[in-house]
Order: sequence, then structure tokens, then C-alpha cells
Amino acid sequence: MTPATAADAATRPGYLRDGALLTVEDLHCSFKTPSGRVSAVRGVSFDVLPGETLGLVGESGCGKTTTGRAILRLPAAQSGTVTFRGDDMSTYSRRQMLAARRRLQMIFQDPLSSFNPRRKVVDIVGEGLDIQGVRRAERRERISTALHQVGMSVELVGDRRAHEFSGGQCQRISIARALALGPELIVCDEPVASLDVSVQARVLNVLQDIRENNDLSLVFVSHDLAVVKVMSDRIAVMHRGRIVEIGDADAVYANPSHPYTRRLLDAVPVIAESERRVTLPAVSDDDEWRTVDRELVEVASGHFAAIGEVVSENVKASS
Ligand SMILES: Nc1ncnc2c1ncn2[C@@H]1O[C@H](COP(=O)(O)OP(=O)(O)OP(=O)(O)O)[C@@H](O)[C@H]1O
Repeated sequence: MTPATAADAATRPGYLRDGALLTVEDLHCSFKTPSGRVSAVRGVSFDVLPGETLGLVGESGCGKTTTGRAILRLPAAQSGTVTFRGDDMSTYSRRQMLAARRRLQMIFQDPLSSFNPRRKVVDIVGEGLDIQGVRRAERRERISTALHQVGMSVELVGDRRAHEFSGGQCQRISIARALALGPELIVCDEPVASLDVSVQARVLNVLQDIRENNDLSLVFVSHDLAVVKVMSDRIAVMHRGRIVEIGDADAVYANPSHPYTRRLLDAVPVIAESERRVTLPAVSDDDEWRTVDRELVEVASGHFAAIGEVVSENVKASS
């Protein structure tokens, strides 16, 4: 996106790039509370290229979730612009916003709070398709493909109710629901934070696979810099409603410029290259044993010793 005027060019942060799929500029969000207005997001700007993952990281309460939700107007920001494929969505009507949901989706931290656990899996995954008025045959096909992409079979799980599944499986169902519409970008809000340690890596793997296979862009929100680093091409570090540092994930990791980023990094464990690949057990009947990046397991858990024990036990049991 090119600035329209000289004044725009002067105020536009230099790190925003031409050709971005999503551009967020000078976003401000606040909430009315009994004790006054809380300013949650204070002038946040970033962009995401096609196929790129931007990690949005920072401590609890710094405004990550509010930023992620504002992209989809859940709720809308007080001011600022969100541009998708060159279109300023801040000016969209409800109808236009509904249509945009085909291209922009969101995955929430707790899957069970984002769908009715008593519904059948096919109906949960088909929710967005129903809202968009997708025809029956195409609906069936899309649900089947989306479930397949998260490692589930519509024949095996389609007619079962969501409450019959584990937390990790429910998160995979919610990923399938987002995928069914064929989005170009998904905002993932702490997608593994509510999951058991051993399941987190599997869900992160599913996200990486679908991202690669669908050439998807992700905005990946997490309080855990290590998880974000594994998932992201680029990282934006948020502190008290502002982005204090943004850049290439490896560069931010190797050479953080902000003291707050350095503080976050100090909490991240380091893993030797030789110990990187491990095999994880299946977590459900339709899963297979799978070799994953140990860093994913480790950073997802933050408790490497515990995971190491589980992994070696399972490796032993299988040999
Ligand atoms: N609906 C709301 N009403 C009032 N205040 C809110 C609301 N949502 C968020 N806030 C406040 O806005 C600030 C940013 O919250 P937000 O949830 O975006 O942060 P976060 O970085 O995602 O933290 P967490 O990971 O804990 O959710 C916090 O001070 C929070 O208390």
C-alpha cells in the first residue's frame, strides 16, 4: 500500500510494507468500565504479507487479544484503519464485513467457549458456510476437506458431539471451522494456551501444516515468545497497548532492541540442535505417531523435563 499523500507518508511507520495482505494502522481501542475508560490499544500499526505469520507477543493485559479482535471488528476499534487486500475495512457495512469473513477468520483460546459443545461436529465446522449460504454439496465437500486438513475424518467424527472430544481435538475442530471458508488470513488468539502440555505441540503442528498447505497468513497471538518464535516469520512485541519492537523473528530473537523484549527472552529455554527431533504419541484414534520439532514441544510446554520423560517412555513402549 502506498501512502496517499505526503502527510500520510510522514506519519506512516516505515516498517509497513507495500504488497501486504493486511495492514493495521494507528489502531486505538478502549473500553468503558465502572471506574472509567481503559485504554487497551494505543496506536498499534503492523502488516502481514501473503503467506506470512506475524506473531503478536506480550504479557497478559498488554492488548494483544483486543488488537486481534479489532481486525475482525469484534468489536471495532475506536480509531485507526484495517486494510485488507487494499480495502479499508473500517468503513465496511455489516453486510460487507460478513462477506469479508470468508477471507478473514479467527480461532479463539478456548474452543468450547466459541461453539456449542452439544452440536454435531459437522454442524460446528459448517457454521460459517451456513451463514454464507453455501450450497449443500459444496458444504459437505468443504467440511470433509477441512476436517481432513486437521487430521480428522468426517466419517468418523462428523456425527459425534463436540463434548465427546478432548481439548486438543476441539481446538482442531475449531481450526477446521475456520478453514472451511477458505480464508486467506486467520487470527489465532492464544490457540494452545488452554491445552495440556503434550497436546499443544500437536495443535501448533496442525497450524503450521495448514498454513503451508493453504498459503495462509496468520496473526498469531500469544504471551509466550518461544511459541511465537517457532510459529512466526515476523514478531511484534506489545507492551502496555503499544508495539515496542517489530521485525524478522530471528533478528528480534538474536538481537532484541527493546529492554522489554530482552526481559521476555530471558524466560525462554534454549535447546541443542542435536536434540531437536522427537516422536510424539498419538492423542486420539485417528492420529498417528508423529515426529515433531522438539522445540515445539518444549516451548509449548515450558516444562521440558516433564515432556522429555513422557516422550522417552512412549518411545520405549513402542520399541
Ligand atoms: N471487554 C473489556 N472490558 C473492559 N476492559 C477490557 C475488556 N477487554 C480487555 N480489557 C482490558 O484491556 C486491556 C488489554 O486486554 P487484552 O485482553 O487485549 O490483553 P492481552 O494482552 O490479550 O491479555 P490476555 O492474554 O490476558 O488476554 C486489559 O487491561 C484488559 O483488562
